Amino acid sequence: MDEMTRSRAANVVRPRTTRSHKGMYGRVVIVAGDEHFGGAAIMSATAAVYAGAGLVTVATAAVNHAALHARLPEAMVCTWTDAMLPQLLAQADVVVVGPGLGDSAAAHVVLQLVLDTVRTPQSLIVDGSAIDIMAAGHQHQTGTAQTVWTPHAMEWQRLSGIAIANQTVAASQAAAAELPGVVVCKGAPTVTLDGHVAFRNTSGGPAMATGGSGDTLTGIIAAFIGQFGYSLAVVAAAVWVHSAAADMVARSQYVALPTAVSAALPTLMAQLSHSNAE
Ligand SMILES: NC(=O)C1=CN([C@@H]2O[C@H](COP(=O)(O)OP(=O)(O)OC[C@H]3O[C@@H](n4cnc5c(N)ncnc54)[C@H](O)[C@@H]3O)[C@@H](O)[C@H]2O)[C@@H](O)CC1
Ligand SMILES: Nc1ncnc2c1ncn2[C@@H]1O[C@H](COP(=O)(O)OP(=O)(O)O)[C@@H](O)[C@H]1O
Ligand SMILES: [Mg+2]
Repeated sequence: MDEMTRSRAANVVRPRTTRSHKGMYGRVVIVAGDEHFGGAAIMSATAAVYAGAGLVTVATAAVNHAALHARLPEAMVCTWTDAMLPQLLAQADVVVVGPGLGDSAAAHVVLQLVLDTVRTPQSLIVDGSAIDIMAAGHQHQTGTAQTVWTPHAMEWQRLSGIAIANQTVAASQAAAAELPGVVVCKGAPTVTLDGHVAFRNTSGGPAMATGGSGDTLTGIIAAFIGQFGYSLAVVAAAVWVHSAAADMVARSQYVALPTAVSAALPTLMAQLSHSNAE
């Protein structure tokens, strides 16, 4: 099994070219946050912006819009039933679906809209409640080969059918081979795999064991794909940066609050890109 290390992550986080514009760094649409889980949408979107995505639009329940703007004026916003959403999804480079999506009829409808719209070479990140809905419906296919599944152990048990105690890399590889794209098997450590190759993460720790850490990871993965392209190594590098930012926070704080982790991203990514530039 390969390891995702600082030096490998630094190879992904390239210095930006002088003549660049936000359209080069990814149009990201995040479909998340029902009336109860607005924080998940805000944490995912915050991470996507702070990890360098070019443009971020959040499709979330209307009740979350004011809170989102208050914390993240950089993000644009719409509802799940907005007439603009199908076009926004069709024009996105990267779509995230699932953080705080919940299990309502509306959640099922908007998930199906995403699955019916997003096609290769667009990338799709499937997380949280979207994994649970697809697992319950035995839906294991998406519209794009560039899919990233980000289950924690319980979500992976639901999707793969592998009991948590039996989630070895070999068993997870066999299950991942039956899914489009790559699977981020979140845990301690996280292993990112595609049915053939696996990257074991070398950063992170228990300070990350708090609600919102996974929501935050989805935004970082989306931003990385939007800037650096879709590949197993880019996704594994996003996992490394997420955990390394948490390690930076955990040096002085008992819990790595997901919003503090996002706040640490621009500094960490600058350090990595400078080391890459040398
Ligand atoms: N502030 C917010 O709005 C938040 C929203 N969230 C959303 O809430 C929804 C439900 O996600 P949850 O993960 O909370 O709920 P789940 O029911 O999917 O998982 C929570 C339970 O799964 C079990 N579990 C998780 N990881 C495990 C492991 N490694 N080993 C053994 N058991 C494990 C634990 O019993 C845990 O209580 C998702 O859509 C998520 O995005 C959460 O991310 C928390 C924060
Ligand atoms: N003890 C730990 N060591 C390393 N990483 C951890 C630890 N506990 C949690 N994490 C990380 O925190 C994140 C938790 O994801 P998840 O359970 O989906 O959170 P959320 O509450 O946002 O849904 C994963 O990336 C996981 O790898
Ligand atoms: Mg989660």
